[in-house]
Amino acid sequence: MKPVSIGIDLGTSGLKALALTPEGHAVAEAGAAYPLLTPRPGWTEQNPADWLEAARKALAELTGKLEAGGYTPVALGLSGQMHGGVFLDGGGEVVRPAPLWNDQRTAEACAELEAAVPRAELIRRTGNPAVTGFQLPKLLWLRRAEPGAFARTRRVLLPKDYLGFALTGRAATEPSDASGTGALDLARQDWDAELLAALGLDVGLFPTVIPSHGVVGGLKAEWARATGLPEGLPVVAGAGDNAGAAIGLGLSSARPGVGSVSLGTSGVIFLPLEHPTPDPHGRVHLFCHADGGYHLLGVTLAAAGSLQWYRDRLAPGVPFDALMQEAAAVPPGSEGLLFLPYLAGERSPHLDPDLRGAWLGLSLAHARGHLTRALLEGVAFSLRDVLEVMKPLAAADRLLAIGGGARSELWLSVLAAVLEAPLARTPVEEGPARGAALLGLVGAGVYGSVGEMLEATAPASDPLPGHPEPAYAAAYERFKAGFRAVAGVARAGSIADSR
Ligand SMILES: Nc1ncnc2c1ncn2[C@@H]1O[C@H](COP(=O)(O)OP(=O)(O)O)[C@@H](O)[C@H]1O
Ligand SMILES: O=C(CO)[C@@H](O)[C@H](O)COP(=O)(O)O
Repeated sequence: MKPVSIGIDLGTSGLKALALTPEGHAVAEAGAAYPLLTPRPGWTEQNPADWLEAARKALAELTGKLEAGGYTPVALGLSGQMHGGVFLDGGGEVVRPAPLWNDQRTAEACAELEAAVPRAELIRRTGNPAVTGFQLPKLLWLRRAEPGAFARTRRVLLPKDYLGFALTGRAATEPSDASGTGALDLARQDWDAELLAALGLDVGLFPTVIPSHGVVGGLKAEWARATGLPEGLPVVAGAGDNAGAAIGLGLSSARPGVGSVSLGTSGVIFLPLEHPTPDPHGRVHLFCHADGGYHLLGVTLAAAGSLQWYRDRLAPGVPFDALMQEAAAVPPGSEGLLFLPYLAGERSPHLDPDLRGAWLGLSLAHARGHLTRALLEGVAFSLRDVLEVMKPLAAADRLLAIGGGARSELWLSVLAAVLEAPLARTPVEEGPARGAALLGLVGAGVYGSVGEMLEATAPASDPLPGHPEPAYAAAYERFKAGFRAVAGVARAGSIADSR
């Protein structure tokens, strides 16, 4: 028998299923997409039934490939988009579409939350202030805005945990995703019943918290029939997508200092921590890692997303590599041109949905290469803002560079010089599904602990040469001044009103 573990990433645009050998080599993958619903400005939702249908399709396709290759699944691990709210009635039926991590409807609910529990206390208990995307404010919103739906709600689950419930009939979560609800006592890694009581919420609404490598239950017969997977296959709790990706990269809270920086649609810095150390101002997130420890997470919302927008709207059809070549011909600092990447407002460190993007300092001397280079630099400066807040809280001795933007040598060299941190490249590209499958291997007993599994499967990484660039020091100061100017206009209402 050739054993494999299946990992699922229930993402925002689609679901991916991946099979890994015990050594961590990917042997097959399959996926299926689903729509994003935007019923009102600022609202983002999905129908949980669409996730189940995508899981059925992807798992059936994957099983076919595994059978053809002579592989036998020994576990299925879960991972996915964090923070969403799936509201279930007493019969386990979905009460309404699930608001997602990037939904902004909960500003009033966040104010209600911080009125009941002061921000500093909230950060001390849960690691974070009230954040609009988190699950707890969604529940408060439901109680106020849709009291009928709230009255029918007996349980609230995170997206990947809802899939686990559907697959096994058992409701459970694990610390890495549960800490993104805003309701978890971080030190105890269990629900904060006192906090919930202060909000008038019953802790029984939330599922049991088990370790990330813990088994939720066995695959139900109906799913075995629909996918070809064995009935009773252990379904392992897994991790939120960021912790899942970090497990896939071998990032361990027992080895703080090695983190990651991602140039994906959003830009993310992940730093593992042994002990929970929150930013006292809540500007970056503190969550549980999937190995029993903790991690900091800073998110700049439009990183490679800014480049994608720019290419699609202003340079349609031009390959990314061609844009990078033009940008490489422009000197560092883009001859005075500055880009602020707040196209979608900003999460870390500003927590301001009303911020907007800008090129500042345009002159007749600037051409497309300047616009592109300034964009790459602006995203790097925004990640530097995030790292500055994280540095006093966690070591950042080496950052593994991942995400689509890391395909560009130019962007990597800009990032290394701006962050003034050693970057390294890794061949691993599978993301959260890899971490989910690896946690599955621990749940199935192939490895004795998450630590042992990380030792055995951590990918190799190559240090990238870092070239200090003096021009960026002055440009970073101008970037910060540019932020203050744009924030001033946003506060005056003229930007926010244009939504
Ligand atoms: N050759 C390239 N050079 C620079 N950026 C690139 C290149 N190829 C892709 N990208 C960027 O990577 C983005 C996709 O990154 P990815 O990590 O796949 O995103 P996601 O967050 O959707 O997983 C694209 O939108 C684009 O901005
Ligand atoms: O909000 C966060 C983390 O805090 C995001 O990382 C979501 O979890 C993103 O999901 P995908 O876009 O990767 O599906």
